[in-house]
Amino acid sequence: MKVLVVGGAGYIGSHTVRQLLAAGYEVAVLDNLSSGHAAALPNGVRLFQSDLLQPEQLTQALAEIQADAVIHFAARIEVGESMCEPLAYYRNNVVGSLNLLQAIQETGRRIPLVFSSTAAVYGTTDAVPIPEDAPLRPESVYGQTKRMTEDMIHAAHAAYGQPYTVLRYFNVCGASPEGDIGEAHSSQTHLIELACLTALGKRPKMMVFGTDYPTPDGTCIRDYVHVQDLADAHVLAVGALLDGRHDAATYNVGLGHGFSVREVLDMVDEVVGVRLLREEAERRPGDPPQLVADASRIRAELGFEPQFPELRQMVGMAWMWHRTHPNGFEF
Ligand SMILES: NC(=O)c1ccc[n+]([C@@H]2O[C@H](COP(=O)([O-])OP(=O)(O)OC[C@H]3O[C@@H](n4cnc5c(N)ncnc54)[C@H](O)[C@@H]3O)[C@@H](O)[C@H]2O)c1
Ligand SMILES: O=c1ccn([C@@H]2O[C@H](COP(=O)(O)OP(=O)(O)O[C@H]3O[C@H](CO)[C@@H](O)[C@H](O)[C@H]3O)[C@@H](O)[C@H]2O)c(=O)[nH]1
Repeated sequence: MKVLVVGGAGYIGSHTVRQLLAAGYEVAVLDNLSSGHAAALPNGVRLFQSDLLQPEQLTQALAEIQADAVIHFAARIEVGESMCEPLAYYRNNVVGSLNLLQAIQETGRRIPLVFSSTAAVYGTTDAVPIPEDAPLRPESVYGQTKRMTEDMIHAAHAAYGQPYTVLRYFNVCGASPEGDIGEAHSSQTHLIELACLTALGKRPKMMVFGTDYPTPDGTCIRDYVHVQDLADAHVLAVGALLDGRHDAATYNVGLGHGFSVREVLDMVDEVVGVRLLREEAERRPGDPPQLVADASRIRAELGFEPQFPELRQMVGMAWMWHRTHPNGFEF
């Protein structure tokens, strides 16, 4: 079985490519390398250096590969940046996804699609943990682009029977247990990645964005999931679609418990053995106080069982990757 991984040279995509190969799939990647890295891909994986905003490139790749399934990771991904550059986010994430759905439809085949959505679609909710049927009230442009893409996928399913699984990830972190691939985002904004870079002396201090949230220690709470566990969730999702176990499903991917910004920074201090300098700052626009998954559905229906559930493991592997690759994929 062949899987086309769109955005497969990125952080989560490259871990998923590996897990798909390990599970016996043939894999090709389509990526414009705007934030991904060819070096993150295993030798022998075919890379179409193409752009979702160039529909003819999608059509060509789908025709050449004759994929049995598509996984769609490609997006701009930063909550804060999306509030400053909204149109770039709508163009890349919404128009890009529309082009992909259209190209799949034009093949005339019902190619199953797994889509990377996000906890950011929920916004502030009363429910903690958050079930999949909670109302979707994204508070950032980034979250809106993901909700709009989910809407397009539902409509394509209703109209043409497009099979899909939407995975709403909570906060992804960690690196491969082998320590050879990991997070290398050029516009670094993620908490654990930034803390590791601060520990390496590449940044002077950690900012704590918002200390007056309605949470026990006043900082935001997030549900962290290890990137390799998330990659395994994609392998399960593709398998369920190809087996015909379902043709329309939406799952949260998280662990079901959250850590505050302060708790995460305390764990980083412990793992790296240094107390990082911290500065309290204003809230970051678009950040909901608390995002914690009700992750029971994916466990029950797909048999998802995280292998790295401890925050210490996630931070430890992230630190190993950054310590050994201080310049990411640029050696
Ligand atoms: N990292 C997280 O914590 C997190 C959490 C929830 C959801 N997600 C979602 O998961 C997906 C992957 O995230 P990631 O952290 O691996 O990000 P990433 O930036 O590392 O990967 C995205 C990949 O998509 C490619 N890409 C972007 N726009 C493209 C386009 N127009 N055409 C072709 N390729 C394009 C990039 O080059 C990159 O390789 C995204 O859709 C993101 O919204 C990420
Ligand atoms: O230097 C920093 C960086 C982050 N934070 C805070 O740490 C928390 C987590 O932030 P971050 O690591 O940037 O992740 P999120 O903004 O929660 O967003 C991530 O997680 C979402 C799902 O919850 C995904 O949709 C997004 O793509 C992904 O960027 C937030 O409260 C931030 O305000 C700080 O206090 N200081």
